[in-house]
Amino acid sequence: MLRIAVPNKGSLSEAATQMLVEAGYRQRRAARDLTATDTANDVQFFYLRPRDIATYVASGDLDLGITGRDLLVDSAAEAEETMALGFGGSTFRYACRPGTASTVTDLEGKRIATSFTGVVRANLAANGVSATVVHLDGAVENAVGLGVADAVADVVSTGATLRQAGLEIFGEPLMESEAILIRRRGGSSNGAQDQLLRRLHGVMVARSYVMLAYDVLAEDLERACALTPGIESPTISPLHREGWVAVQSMTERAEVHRIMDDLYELGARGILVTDIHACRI
Ligand SMILES: Nc1ncnc2c1ncn2[C@@H]1O[C@H](COP(=O)(O)OP(=O)(O)OP(=O)(O)O)[C@@H](O)[C@H]1O
Ligand SMILES: O=P(O)(O)OC[C@H]1O[C@H](OP(=O)(O)OP(=O)(O)O)[C@H](O)[C@@H]1O
Ligand SMILES: [Mg+2]
Repeated sequence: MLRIAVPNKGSLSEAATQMLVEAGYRQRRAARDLTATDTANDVQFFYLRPRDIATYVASGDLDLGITGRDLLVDSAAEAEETMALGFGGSTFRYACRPGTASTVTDLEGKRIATSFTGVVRANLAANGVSATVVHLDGAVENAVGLGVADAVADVVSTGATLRQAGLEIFGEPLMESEAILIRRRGGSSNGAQDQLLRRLHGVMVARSYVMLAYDVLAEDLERACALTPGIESPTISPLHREGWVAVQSMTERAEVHRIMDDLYELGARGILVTDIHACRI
């Protein structure tokens, strides 16, 4: 049975579970359940703190896990990213009181509070900066106001928490993160793992593409297909109406309205967009 680690709480938890449901897996019924067994797919899910997931996967006790890229890097565990999952995006930034620092080199000799000591130490070392890293479990934005640190390094999503604490971002981002699928470093993949990867990939494609269908004059078909090349190739079917054809093509969701306008301009009619619920590409 394939054994998968899933975040039990925090920012990644709900979206990770939702993605697995969309990929056809049974998930836990209650937020307190520690495991869920999907016998139909021969997979068992273990709900763990996202920060611990890389450790379980690196030890080989679990085959795959969903966690944040920043948490994987911070853990320095013997696990590797196999696939970015397209949710839980964040950036990791330094922040301080306005005007007290503008680049990482201004941190020389200062105290930096963070929950991600691995990420911060590596960044300071890469920049040749010697500073004291103060480890805190969370709510690190309070550390400057309370006098425990001169600056913080933390996950930033909207930036609202930093603003509330009277802090300002400075310097380059330490890293960009999102939810990722991880496996043991150097571990070989097998059929069951590949199937789960294909399913998750199918969810991501289904989320970012729509199915576009329209009718167009046969003489305009080449120009229409140039606008809607699809992933493999558009499907063309004859229409009962002489001189017209119907086209079906997968199209990027973010582009679809612009493409519909262009198709209409070109003379296409009956332009329809439908959601894709699942796919294997
Ligand atoms: N707005 C956000 N705040 C915090 N973490 C976020 C946010 N958006 C995405 N993440 C990602 O979630 C992961 C942090 O997971 P964690 O379980 O610590 O979430 P959390 O929301 O901080 O929960 P907790 O309340 O337990 O601290 C990191 O990979 C981080 O990049
Ligand atoms: O940029 P924002 O949208 O404000 O989000 C970022 C904040 O959210 C997280 O805190 P969380 O709520 O997880 O609390 P924690 O610090 O105790 O983990 C993170 O550590 C930042 O503080
Ligand atoms: Mg947190």
